[in-house]
Amino acid sequence: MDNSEHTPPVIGASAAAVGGAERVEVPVRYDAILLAGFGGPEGQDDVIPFLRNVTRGRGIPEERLEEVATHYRHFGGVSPINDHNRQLKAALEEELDRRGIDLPVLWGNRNWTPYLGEALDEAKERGFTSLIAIATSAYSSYSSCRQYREDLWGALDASGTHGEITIDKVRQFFDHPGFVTPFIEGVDEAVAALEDELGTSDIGERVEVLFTTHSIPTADAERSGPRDRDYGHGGAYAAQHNAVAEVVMLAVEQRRAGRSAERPAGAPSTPIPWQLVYQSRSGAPSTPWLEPDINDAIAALPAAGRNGVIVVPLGFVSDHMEVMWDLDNEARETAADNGLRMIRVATPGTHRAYVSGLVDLVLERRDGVPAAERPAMTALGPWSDVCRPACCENARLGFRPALAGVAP
Ligand SMILES: CC1=C(CCC(=O)O)c2cc3nc(cc4[nH]c(cc5[nH]c(cc1n2)c(C)c5CCC(=O)O)c(CCC(=O)O)c4C)C(CCC(=O)O)=C3C
Ligand SMILES: [Fe+2]
Repeated sequence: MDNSEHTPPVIGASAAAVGGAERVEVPVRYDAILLAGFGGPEGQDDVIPFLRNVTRGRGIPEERLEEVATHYRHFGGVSPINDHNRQLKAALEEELDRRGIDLPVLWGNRNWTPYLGEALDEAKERGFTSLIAIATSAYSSYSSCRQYREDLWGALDASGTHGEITIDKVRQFFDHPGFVTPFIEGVDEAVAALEDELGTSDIGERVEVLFTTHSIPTADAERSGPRDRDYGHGGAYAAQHNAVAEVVMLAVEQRRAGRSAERPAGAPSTPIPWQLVYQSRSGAPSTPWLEPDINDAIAALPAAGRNGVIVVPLGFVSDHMEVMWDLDNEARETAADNGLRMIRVATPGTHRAYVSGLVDLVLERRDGVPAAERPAMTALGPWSDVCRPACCENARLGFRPALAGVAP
């Protein structure tokens, strides 16, 4: 269905307030928060139907599906992701309660039950008409932003609640302090541990930090973010990750300098080198995806004189299957094969700063906080509240209607 000619200027609860701008700086009344997750199988019988849901129309080869199915089968057919979202929902409810904010949290997934549509059924039953969505994904790209917006639109369509229920979505939060702080703490702890283990404060020569995120087709990466801005190779997706990684390393170097100032030997001389790498590539081998692959990057480290690696899952909000399998299993094996000590940093999960930051993101929309007062740790942010036409469009599928966007 092509809604481009029929949609109001902004599709969502704040439609009337915006009139074509990318930011919503007026208060909006919300009845509830909608936590929009990815979803995952909860038993062996769920695995194949789940994988079909995820890859429908995506051109993922059958062999790749069979391979990924074995990852889930290894863990009894259960992804940890639904439990993560149950825990995140509970943590959000606790934080809202602590702050005296009366906003119920509904939860629905893109790819497995409870589906987004079930959350909308609940909204309908409880008489909620104005929702603010939090998608469990921090960056801009088709898979990490627009697909959530499209599926929310689709869920409204399917439940016949278009016009009855409106949904806004909090901005992409890659550079929100709530999301970034857990990574700073995690990398700092890993650096301190390696300082102890490797017996030197000058580990800049011996250790490398690999920030890792989900690879995506380069054609999708080029289309990530607003289409009229040039973010260079990898589009807004890569630019956002690089900007956050830089901020994390700056904070970590500061803490490192603070630690070594307490030692008689003085400050360390070499900053710890880092790079952005990619993982979990699928798709046909002939389709280009973002590189380098984390395993290739790890294998190249010994030749650069490294004997330790810190792996930072910067692209992920919880320790789900991509983290458990592709990092804790595969990347760890690659590191061991190459004689490298590896530390894998934690994802935000239900870190206090993260949970509290998500509530702040909801409140900045509810209260219409001016953009200038919104926290952002990189020059790219604070990201927009509503996306412009064709933002993060899928390279193969082209236009599909989505929520929380400005109509053409
Ligand atoms: C950018 C990105 C994120 C981060 C943003 C976000 O978090 O949303 C992410 C998250 C996740 N991806 C997940 C699982 C899968 N992703 C797949 C496939 C794909 N992911 C892609 C990208 C991303 N994926 C892409 C471009 C594909 C190719 C197919 C397509 O174009 O859509 C496949 C199919 C098999 C395969 O090809 O690997 C599976 C099973 C799970 C759940 C894990 C669990 O169960 O614990 C999570 C959180
Ligand atoms: Fe994925």
